[in-house]
Amino acid sequence: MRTRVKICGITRAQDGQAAAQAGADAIGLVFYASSPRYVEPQQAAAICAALPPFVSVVGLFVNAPRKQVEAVLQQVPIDLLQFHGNETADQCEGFGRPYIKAIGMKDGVDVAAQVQAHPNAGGFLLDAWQPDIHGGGGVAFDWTQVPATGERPVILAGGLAPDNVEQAIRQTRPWAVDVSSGVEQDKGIKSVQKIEAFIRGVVRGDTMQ
Ligand SMILES: O=C(O)c1ccccc1N[C@@H]1O[C@H](COP(=O)(O)O)[C@@H](O)[C@H]1O
Repeated sequence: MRTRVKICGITRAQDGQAAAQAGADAIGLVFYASSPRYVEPQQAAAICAALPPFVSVVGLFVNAPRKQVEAVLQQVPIDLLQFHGNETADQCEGFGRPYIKAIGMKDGVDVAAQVQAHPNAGGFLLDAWQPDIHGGGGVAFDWTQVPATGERPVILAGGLAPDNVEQAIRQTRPWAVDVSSGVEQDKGIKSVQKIEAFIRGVVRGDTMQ
């Protein structure tokens, strides 16, 4: 099975196009105002309009008020919601859209409990837990902690980059990988070369040895 790729934190139409050209399956748009990758809904809609067909758009929220999510959904053609805070299943399910739930990986985290708490999540994005920020920090966690989640898809994230994604995939065999800062040239600005190198790393990771 081929590992899917999401390039997160797209803020410019040309970066979304570059991700699609390089072979990304999805792009992520960050609607969390404290992030350097925050996009206004109007700009997000322009990014989506410039994408070719068959590239999914993921909208990322962190403990957002319901009204904010609703307002974004009215303006931006989002395929999948990503909840990266402490949202409950009821909150996540309340928009009638498919969603994935992020889990902050740290010592003692009860992944099984969180998986159980979100029976209708389409997958679980495992990201390094950090005390001060909710994600996008370029920090990897210990991949030996990636649990067996049965049939529930795992999206591996946190500190992935062109030079470690091959090993990450070989070691954890996730459904998908998600990267943000590891393919940037500047905060919020993607590097075409790094995106291409990242996807080459994914392809190598998928190659049987
Ligand atoms: O990208 C952000 O700024 C962000 C802000 C708040 C929550 C999540 C965020 N991004 C997600 O974090 C992972 C890991 O990022 P990185 O690759 O370590 O920089 C990323 O895949 C996004 O889904």
